[in-house]
Amino acid sequence: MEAVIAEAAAAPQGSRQANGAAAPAAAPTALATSKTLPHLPKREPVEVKFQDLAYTVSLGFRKGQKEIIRVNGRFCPSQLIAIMGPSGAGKSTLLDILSGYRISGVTGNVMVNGRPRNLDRFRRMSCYIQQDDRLHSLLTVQENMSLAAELKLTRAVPRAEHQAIIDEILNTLGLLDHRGTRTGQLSGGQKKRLSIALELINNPLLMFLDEPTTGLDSSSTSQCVNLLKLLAMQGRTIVCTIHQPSASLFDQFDHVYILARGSCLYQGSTKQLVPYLSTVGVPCPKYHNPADFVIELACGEHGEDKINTMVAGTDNGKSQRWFENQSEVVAERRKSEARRLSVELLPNMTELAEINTSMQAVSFGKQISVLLTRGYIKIKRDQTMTHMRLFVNVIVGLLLGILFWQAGDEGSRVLDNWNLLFTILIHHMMTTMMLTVLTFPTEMQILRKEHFNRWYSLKSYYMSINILELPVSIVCCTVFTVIVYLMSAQPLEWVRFGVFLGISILVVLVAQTVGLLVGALFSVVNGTFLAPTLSVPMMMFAGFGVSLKDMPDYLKWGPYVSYLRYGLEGYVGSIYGRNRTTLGCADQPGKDFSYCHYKYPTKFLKEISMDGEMYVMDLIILGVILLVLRLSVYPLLRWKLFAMR
Ligand SMILES: Nc1ncnc2c1ncn2[C@@H]1O[C@H](COP(=O)(O)OP(=O)(O)OP(=O)(O)O)[C@@H](O)[C@H]1O
Repeated sequence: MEAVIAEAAAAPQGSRQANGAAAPAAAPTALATSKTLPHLPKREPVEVKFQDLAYTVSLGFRKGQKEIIRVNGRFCPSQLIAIMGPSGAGKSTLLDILSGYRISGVTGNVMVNGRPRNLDRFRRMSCYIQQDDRLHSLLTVQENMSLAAELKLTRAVPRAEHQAIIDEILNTLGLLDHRGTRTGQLSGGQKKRLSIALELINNPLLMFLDEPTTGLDSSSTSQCVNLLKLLAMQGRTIVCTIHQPSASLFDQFDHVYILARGSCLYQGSTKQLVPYLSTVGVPCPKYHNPADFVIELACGEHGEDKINTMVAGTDNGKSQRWFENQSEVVAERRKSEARRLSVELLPNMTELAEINTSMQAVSFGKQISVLLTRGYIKIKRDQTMTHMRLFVNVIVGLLLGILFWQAGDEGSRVLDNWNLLFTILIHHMMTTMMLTVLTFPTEMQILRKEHFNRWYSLKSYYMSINILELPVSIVCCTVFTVIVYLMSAQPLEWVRFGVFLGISILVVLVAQTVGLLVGALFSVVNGTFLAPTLSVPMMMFAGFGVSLKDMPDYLKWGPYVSYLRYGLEGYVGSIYGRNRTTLGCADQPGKDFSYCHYKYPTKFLKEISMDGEMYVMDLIILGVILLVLRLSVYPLLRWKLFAMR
């Protein structure tokens, strides 16, 4: 099928007339004759009309507001529509608003098939593919597709048919030969096609694509646009933003919508652009690419007044004078498409989107099971989150074991052991927290895309990441603890070891949750600065440098809010509490007296103002902190997902 697309790309794109106007583009033969994606249910085409659609942003306190765009327009089904304009014209903003991604600050009407848009229903029939490819790089093309199919296809499509659907889509998009390739190793064009393939699984009626050709070479650009054309010819409404296309590529679009400074300069058939320019008194020079010329006009290169003339000429998008004869064209196209696919297109087909009242295609349980499978594959292959994390725990464990060799049962080395306990605490906190801060913002991007396109609910996503993190954290923590505990000769009692390990796991999980909070709210750069900085007060209040009894009165609240304090107190309790017997004191080299200050553990506990019997309470409090933090990440994530919109 790659051949088909390549063939289509090479097919005659319509000849250009002497005045630069495009002659009717010859339909790409390969596309017109190929029978593609017949498995997909045929659904009522969608027309989107928008009136007085405006988006206003606040410029900050007492700085007033700024209107970014105010436009009108109509996008018809079975058409490939290009939104064009200079940088900053408002193309992405318009796409964000029309797709329903941006909702706050938006006024005006969006009508879908003549009825006011119901955003939930609209989202069930559309998809939005943003500019950056947000894909799971560790999964192969096939795995990405299979898991997406499980999430996006309802029970009405039997599982046995999933592979046939996937094969068809991959075949159409020229990705069949790359099905075993990991996504991270695909080229830019292949990634773009995979992004489209993933959204095609549930046959959206409307597809919004933000700059799908940016970063692609001319051949990949041509393939991508041909593919979009093919999808439009199947009855979908395909709207995409594009930067200055070549003349031949421009001809591929059925309809163009030109924006400048948030207003519409032209909307109508691609072929009517040149006549329109002549009508408004800015004729396109001979042998000039109309796409280039209109962008020059939109940039104001031919005079600022021309922009106003063009906005008036199209009545800011209200005028439909330059449209193709829509009803005839669409009806004809649908008939020929029906003939081609050997199906009967009924005038009023029931839309899947209407039948399925839930936002997601599959049940909550199914979403979790698919997300767990996907997470498991990623964990198995992840070099940083799994392999390196385990390796670092082993290496640091060994280093600490060597440095604090046999310090745990030695009365003369209690202070060394105290240092070791604090170091272990910081190790658990920093490694997990920073790893999450560095990796979660990337996950957030994927979550944003998949959640908006209704792959799964936030609830199932959040539950799955909570479950997935547990085994890795527990294994890494246990390996580290066993190494350090044995090498530093801590008391060999199951209860003490159990409490020690329990405290370690809870500290790891709390630190991870703090990382999630920071990673969800801030970028990698800000998070990398904020997370360690915010951890300093936690360390300060842990009771290590300044003992709890020496804290000034006005800071006495501090240790109560520091989870590290409960961690340290729990460690000390597990090692020196539980009525630990007198410690042995070896002769100290270089000292001529045998005074051993911390021979009695109670003496040490008294000096650091910690109660050795508080470890059960510490476990409980850490558990409560973990629960509260985990529960508060969910609404924050939710807020973050919707805040940008
Ligand atoms: N929150 C905001 N505050 C102030 N200005 C904003 C805000 N959001 C968008 N803008 C402005 O709105 C204009 C349109 O932005 P948009 O990203 O839609 O442009 P674009 O046409 O897609 O540009 P490009 O092709 O470069 O991506 C820009 O001038 C941008 O600076």
